[in-house]
Amino acid sequence: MNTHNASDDPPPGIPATIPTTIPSSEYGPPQPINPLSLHLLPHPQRGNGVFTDRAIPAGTVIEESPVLLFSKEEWEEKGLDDTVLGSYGFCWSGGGMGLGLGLASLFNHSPKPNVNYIRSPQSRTIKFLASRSISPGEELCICYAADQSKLWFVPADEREFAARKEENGEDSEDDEERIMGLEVEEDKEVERKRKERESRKAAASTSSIRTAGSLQATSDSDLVSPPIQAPRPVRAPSFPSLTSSPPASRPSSANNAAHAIPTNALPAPLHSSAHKALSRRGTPTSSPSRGSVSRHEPDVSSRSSSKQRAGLVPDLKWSDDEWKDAKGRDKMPDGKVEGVDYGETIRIKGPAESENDGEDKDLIQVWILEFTDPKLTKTALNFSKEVWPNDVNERLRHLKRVCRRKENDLEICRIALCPIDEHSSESLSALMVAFSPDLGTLSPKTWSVPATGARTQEQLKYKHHIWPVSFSPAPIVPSSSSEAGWSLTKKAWVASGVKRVLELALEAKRNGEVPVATFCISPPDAFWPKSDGGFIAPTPNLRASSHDTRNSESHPLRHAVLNCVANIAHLRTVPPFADTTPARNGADYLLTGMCLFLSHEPCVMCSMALLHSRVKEVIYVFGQRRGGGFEIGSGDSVGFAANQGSEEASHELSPDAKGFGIHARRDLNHRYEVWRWDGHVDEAVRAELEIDEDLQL
Ligand SMILES: C[S@@+](CC[C@H](N)C(=O)[O-])C[C@H]1O[C@@H](n2cnc3c(N)ncnc32)[C@H](O)[C@@H]1O
Repeated sequence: MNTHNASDDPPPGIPATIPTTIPSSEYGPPQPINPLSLHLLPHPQRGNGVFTDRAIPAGTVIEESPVLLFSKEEWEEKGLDDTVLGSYGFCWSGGGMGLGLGLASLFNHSPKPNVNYIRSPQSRTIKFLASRSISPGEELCICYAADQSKLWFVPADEREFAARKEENGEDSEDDEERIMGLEVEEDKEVERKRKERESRKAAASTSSIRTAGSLQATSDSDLVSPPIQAPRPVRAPSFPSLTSSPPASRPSSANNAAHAIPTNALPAPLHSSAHKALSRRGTPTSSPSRGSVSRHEPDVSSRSSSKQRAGLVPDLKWSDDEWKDAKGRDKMPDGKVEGVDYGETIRIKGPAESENDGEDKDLIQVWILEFTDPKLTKTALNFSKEVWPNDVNERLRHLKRVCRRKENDLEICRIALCPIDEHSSESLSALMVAFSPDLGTLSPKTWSVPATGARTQEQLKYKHHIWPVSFSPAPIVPSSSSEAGWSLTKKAWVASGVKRVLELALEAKRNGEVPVATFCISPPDAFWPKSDGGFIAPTPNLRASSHDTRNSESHPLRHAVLNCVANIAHLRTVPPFADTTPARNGADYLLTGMCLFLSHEPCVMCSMALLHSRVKEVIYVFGQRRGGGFEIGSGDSVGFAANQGSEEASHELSPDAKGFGIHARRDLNHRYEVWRWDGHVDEAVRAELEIDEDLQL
């Protein structure tokens, strides 16, 4: 860009507010770089920036800059993100990048911009408009990202904030975010940390910017101020897809056994006599489907080693008949005690499930236009589509754009524009004027609207009253998951599973291990959900147990859950399961349709392992105060009480638990049901199995 002016005349007066460190050397004083008398001048912390020496009225078109387009592939293949160009690209349609020419590349970022921009894929330009009136001497800035944490550099305002804090003598040590922004030239350590933070932010920004990237320029004219700059490439993790069909068959179970799980993680193979016993007594059916379960029970005794319980373990000591009368109805046998012989459990909900509750009353604030003149509807609607193009704003996808109400005999039309943190009132007003003079008579208003769509009829009714929303009744977690629906026999079965897992945990303790145990079982078909279309039946008669072996194996990852998943994976590779269930190469770790009993709430790693394994249901006995995979305390920021038990039961859950609700999160690709045993546990057993709070289970 040539700022040289052959004339030696001084440039038009530059107000004192423009930085005085103007390079005047061989080219003389700086000259305007566009007809509006803008100047490219160095800013102490932002590199060069665009300044004006004149007042600019709101709505003024500052420049329509051309862009050089790069396809996504080209940009990524050439690694342009990692070159200097990486800071100058605008996300473009189809995931491509547009390198801004002219002023486009020179505007610095401000969280409170005075310039907005509109991308136009058709003309391959970006139009920049003053979003408010700009005074002489001001720097012209756009907003790269409404959420500053998504920037790939430390914005100057953060540094200024930190510097101010330091000047005021405030101790900012507890404020790492800010300290990182405080650049002390001589301090190498601070500089190193700052760089680390920038690269972390760059990585963190990728997903959100990606999202934004996919949103770019979906309409001809795409008006948004969110993230524009080039994302750093990050490879998406390759999670197994829930919906993908099982991979191809393996050649032989023996081969599969060798590659499914590293051999050092496997228990010893099943005893051969056990296999014979199974084939004599009736093998489990092949493709497990509803109602096809063989009622024959394999007569296989467990093998246990000092390190790990392996192989097929005995079934629960439980009989359906004992809990049913001749007509198949629930029957309470004599002498049985509630909470001991049959279950008392608390349902542990995950974050995604709160959306299913009629209680979901969260609201967010958006900008709206409100008017009574029906002639304005079309223009206002078109403007809304520009500010908030289809599919662009994830946060408002559930919201209908238009809300019509009759109030005091007046038809009032309200049109949603965008969340309030995406534009200031001034910037929206300026954009409205630029869009159509008809809108000049309106001013944006803030309005509260539902934060999510409706999942139940009650929610729809409630939310519609506030603002029309979309209705998507698909349940997050199968609707069968209500303890109220459990038969007495299921409650008794649960009680015996709990008893088994506590015995295993005590055995682990006797063996010098961390006393955590699991018992995983294919539930009898009587307990399969009656109406859940998505239910995939478990492999009949499959059962394994395990306990923690971190001590004996001197291996930090030998948690009980991981050991149990490995045991199941092993069982699937040996007869009878390998011979009779469909071979699913690499999928032997699956606990599909199974129920897992656990002595203690698992850690996040184990909760994720269970998620990957597609377990159906988990029942555990002792909760963890922090670091657990399930229980979200009622005081947690994720924000809802985690049970649907009785009042008393809810007090039993740790209100200050700091778990993660891994089992039912919208952002993960499988959900399972989780229950905590709330029945009797012998005090001596409880004391024996108590575990150091700092230990991640
Ligand atoms: C598109 S360029 C803007 C022009 C740039 N200042 C120059 O001199 O070429 C983006 C880069 O400017 C710097 N920058 C922009 N806004 C900033 C801000 N608010 N604080 C600190 N640096 C900023 C960052 O280094 C960023 O990578």
